[in-house]
Amino acid sequence: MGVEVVVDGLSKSFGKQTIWRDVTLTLPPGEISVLLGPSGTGKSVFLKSLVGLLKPEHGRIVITGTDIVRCSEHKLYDVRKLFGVLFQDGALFGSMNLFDNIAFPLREHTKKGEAEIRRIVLEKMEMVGLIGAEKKLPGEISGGMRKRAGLARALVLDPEIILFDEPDSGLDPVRVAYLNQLIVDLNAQIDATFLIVTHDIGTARTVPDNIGMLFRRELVMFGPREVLLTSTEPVVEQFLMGRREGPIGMSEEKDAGQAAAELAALRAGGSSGTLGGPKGGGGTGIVPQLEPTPGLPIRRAVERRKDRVMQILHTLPPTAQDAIVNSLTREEQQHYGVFAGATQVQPPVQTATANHGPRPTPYPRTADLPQTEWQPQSGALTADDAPAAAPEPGRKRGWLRRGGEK
Ligand SMILES: Nc1ncnc2c1ncn2[C@@H]1O[C@H](COP(=O)(O)OP(=O)(O)OP(=O)(O)O)[C@@H](O)[C@H]1O
Repeated sequence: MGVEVVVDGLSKSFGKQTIWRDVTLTLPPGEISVLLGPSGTGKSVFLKSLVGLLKPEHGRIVITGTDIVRCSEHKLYDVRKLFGVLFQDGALFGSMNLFDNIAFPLREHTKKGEAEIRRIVLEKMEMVGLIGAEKKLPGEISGGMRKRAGLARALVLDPEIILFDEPDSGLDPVRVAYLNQLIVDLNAQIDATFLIVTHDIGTARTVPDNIGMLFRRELVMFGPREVLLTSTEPVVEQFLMGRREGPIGMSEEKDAGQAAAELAALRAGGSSGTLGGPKGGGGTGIVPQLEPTPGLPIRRAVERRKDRVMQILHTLPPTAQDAIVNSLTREEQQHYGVFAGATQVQPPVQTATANHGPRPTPYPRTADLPQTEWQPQSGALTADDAPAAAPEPGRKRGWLRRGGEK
């Protein structure tokens, strides 16, 4: 099983430019999470911080008990070995054939012999559908193949955490669909923790277990996919629908008064703002999550997630609660003591019994930090949509209100 990544109160600036502040989230082990956000909101900076390439000024990133923001270089080197990273362009060496590119981390970081290296490289090339292309140079293959080669290279050291930086960039919609299926299939096979940064709404709606969003230098929300996909936050709806009307402007933010006027017009039905549509097809609401290709193992994360999410269900917004409960089978609803149509679920009763046998324990935590699966971060949602759990005292509430007067 992949490892948990705990991010706690993380802030990053370059000189006077704050990229994001007070980011808190937990990537649950083995689950797939997606990070969304308009261009320039610091998603790549976040990925680079997770692997220790950039140093945030405040906060912690705890991985297998080590805070990589403060640890020694030696310790950081050890933790980095847990990561595989798929960079946007695959980051392949142009003068090396695919075999040597994929073998590179093994030759660089291990003492394995060539026979073992060959076995591992061919195994990973098979996993990503590249068998037969060993001798090709990166310049001789398509963008999709380069991505898959980059993915094979990210896999050779058997990572526990894989970061994907815009895996869909530069690919046509069909190749994106294939790549999404490959990501889900890989997750089923290796059960590692995945974090995907993407602008592709189709990917965000169908691939992850959890979704987060960065906007206005803060993490707007992070939690089970149902929270963001049913959210009525203007910025979330605008992003998912790919429309011009809303808080997101051409450069990241828009004048608040203008955004409010646009939204009012949109609600009155006077706009054609979705013309053109978002990448990957837009839309809010829940659509079925991709499943592994038949014949592959089931995703073990799915069952673990179910238990985890049911334990925090009562803290989620009612629409997300409904969506989650509706996604359960009748037997599962009985097991968890919930029924479809019920919102405002009460905290789970520990004595619940079921045909499933004993309730599995929640996933093990490596850091003694509060559970942060879903948070509105520093901002409350719209007044009517506020979750049952109040933000911590002293935390700023109000990315919506700061200059927004919503
Ligand atoms: N090393 C750096 N030094 C100074 N500023 C940087 C550095 N790296 C990134 N930035 C700035 O941080 C901000 C966020 O950049 P980043 O690439 O993380 O955004 P992003 O959300 O990934 O954008 P996109 O979706 O367009 O890829 C940008 O203003 C960028 O100029």
